[in-house]
Amino acid sequence: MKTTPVTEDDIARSVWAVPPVSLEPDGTHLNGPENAKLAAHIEAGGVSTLLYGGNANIYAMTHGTYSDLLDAIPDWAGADTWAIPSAGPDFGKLRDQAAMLARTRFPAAMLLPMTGPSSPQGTEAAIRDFADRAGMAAILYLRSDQMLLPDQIGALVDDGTVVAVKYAVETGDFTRDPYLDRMLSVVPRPRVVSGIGEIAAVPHLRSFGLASFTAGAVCIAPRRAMAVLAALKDRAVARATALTGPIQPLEDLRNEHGAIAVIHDAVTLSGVADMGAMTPHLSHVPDHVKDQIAAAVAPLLEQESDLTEPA
Ligand SMILES: N[C@@H](CC=O)C(=O)O
Repeated sequence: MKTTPVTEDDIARSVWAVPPVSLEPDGTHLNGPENAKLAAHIEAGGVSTLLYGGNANIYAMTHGTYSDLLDAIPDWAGADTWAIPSAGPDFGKLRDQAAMLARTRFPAAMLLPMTGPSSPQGTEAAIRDFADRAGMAAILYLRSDQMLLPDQIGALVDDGTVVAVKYAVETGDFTRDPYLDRMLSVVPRPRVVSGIGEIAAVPHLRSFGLASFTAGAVCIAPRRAMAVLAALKDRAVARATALTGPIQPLEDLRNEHGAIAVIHDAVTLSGVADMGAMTPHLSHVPDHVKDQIAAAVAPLLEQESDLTEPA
């Protein structure tokens, strides 16, 4: 697992896979072999960045599960993989988790987006406090244009507190985004990745020149996601768009029934690895939706062997 400081090349070299985490039926113990199996499947498709964040439902982890997760990720990730744990979202969790992260060798951790009461000034204070105590760079997960002012983000990046931004603000039109325009006037583009999956990545990377993208479907179809990234880097937008077509049925189900719950069950139903229990406040999708998910993921997995082998 990579332990050196994060560079712009690290940010751009791969799609950032956002895997679910496999839990035993009690919902608190990690299933090591199944998590390792999922990481190996993603890496075999050429992906070298694993972000344990929203889809891992870190929001719901007990202190003990979180501590076990930090110990286990280096065993699951390959030697060259950049693995990123997340923390938060609220200040109390950030304080507790920063102390645990300070004892690890991860070069950076992502802060989960705060949805409770907050102000931009308070959010900046929480980010700075976290990075100081954890002794590592922070990655921002921006889901709202109210979280921080662009100049605050610019200052956090300038002084090295923030090393990258996962940009997931939904404007209704991924090609027009005045807030992103303002942010990119003070934050270097190579530090910003699109944070909404393969389909949004096409307009985001084409229109704003972002460095890479995060995704959930990549956990099932890593070669496809890497081919989307390669096409976008070649400015082959039609090729990138065509490659995302087969992902649409799964993403439609995620939009309808919950992005985290559906990707968790989709990985299990694909046969790639058994993700096990889903922790409250989330729940497994109903059986009739499972049939639809299975139908959406089967072709994605089958078509992986038709796509170029990773170099
Ligand atoms: N939300 C996206 C990217 C992850 O953060 C996904 O799951 O596809």
